[in-house]
Amino acid sequence: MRLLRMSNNTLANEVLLSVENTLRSSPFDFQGARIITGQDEGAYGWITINYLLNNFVQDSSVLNLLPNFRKVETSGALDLGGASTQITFVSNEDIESQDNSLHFRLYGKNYNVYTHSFLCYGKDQALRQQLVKNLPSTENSTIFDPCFNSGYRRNSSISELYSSPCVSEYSTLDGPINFEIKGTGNYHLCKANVQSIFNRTHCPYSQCSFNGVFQPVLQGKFGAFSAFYFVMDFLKLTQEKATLDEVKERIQQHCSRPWDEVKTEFPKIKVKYLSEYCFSGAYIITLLELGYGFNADNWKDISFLGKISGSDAGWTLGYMLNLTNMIPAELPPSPPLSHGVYVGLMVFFSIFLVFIMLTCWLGHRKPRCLQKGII
Ligand SMILES: Nc1ncnc2c1ncn2[C@@H]1O[C@H](COP(=O)(O)OP(=O)(O)OP(=O)(O)O)[C@@H](O)[C@H]1O
Repeated sequence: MRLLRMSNNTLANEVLLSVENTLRSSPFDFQGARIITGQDEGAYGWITINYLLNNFVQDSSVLNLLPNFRKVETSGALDLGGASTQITFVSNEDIESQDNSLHFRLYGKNYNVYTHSFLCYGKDQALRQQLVKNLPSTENSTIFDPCFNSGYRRNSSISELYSSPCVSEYSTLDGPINFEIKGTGNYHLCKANVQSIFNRTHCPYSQCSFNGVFQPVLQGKFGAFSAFYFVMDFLKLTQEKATLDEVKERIQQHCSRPWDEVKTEFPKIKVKYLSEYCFSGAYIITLLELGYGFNADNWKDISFLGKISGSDAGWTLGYMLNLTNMIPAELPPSPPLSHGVYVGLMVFFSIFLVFIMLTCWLGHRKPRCLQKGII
């Protein structure tokens, strides 16, 4: 919707109107429809996963009683959509750019959060950018693309390719109107093509991710969801903790498989998704490594998450939690003792009381022989 608004604002408003009309006639308490910002998308995704992972709830009475109790840290959020991608995490460093800085007070604790949303770096728009940046200069109607499995073919047109605002600046009238993309299935060449959409030459801050965007040093664990999960799940890389090299090896193997073989093995997966797993795998590695700065050492800090406790990881739950004030800024007043400690103390004092009474009774009781007058 953010892209549509850029290319055709009237159409974007018509979509919103249609959504409004439909939801107004539903039994829900409809409060309006709007296009959220990329920053909101990052923030709500971060709230969702930390809420579902129980990272916000810190029972202060338990914390006081157990000196070695590990303080719950939040997890960073990595979201990959079709049009945009977001990175959000708590940072102890100075956030040099205001646009990337968020402050939350949740359950009585302050969080300084870094977030950035890269529009045009969702996996569909990144594929489009990659194609445009690597178009051959010749007027050939066949384009060989290493990011598709060998034997794969797809028809496209210049008007379709340049229809997105992410690439319209490169639009050219040269070249064929219609063309065919033919896969050559080469992971290393694909990765080189993908790298061309990341600009790391300028940085107006002390440190950047890419395209001149500020990013502090990566901090803590990360949960990666949406398309990060869909793609890694297909490649069977979500359950086991594979090293970065093993992950690259798995994607390389997939890219080198002939398309016929892939299609026969996975007849039920949508052709659009299936045909793009080689590109998507190479893109995810490049985004995480070259873009955000993950490496062989901190790769283990990333978990690929589909559902957490039965709920989808994504921005929508976080949005709802915020709108309905389900996460209060302050901790609800807690009793001085936790329930467990209270019950424990009650049992202890009851036993102690019985013990005292028993001791008194035994101490004041006359021996039986004395009672009967026998010495
Ligand atoms: N099973 C799957 N395998 C591969 N890709 C998938 C699968 N299911 C969905 N996708 C793709 O993953 C991407 C992310 O989907 P999602 O619905 O999270 O994002 P979106 O709403 O399109 O993103 P954005 O926030 O950028 O608009 C989309 O490009 C979607 O087509």
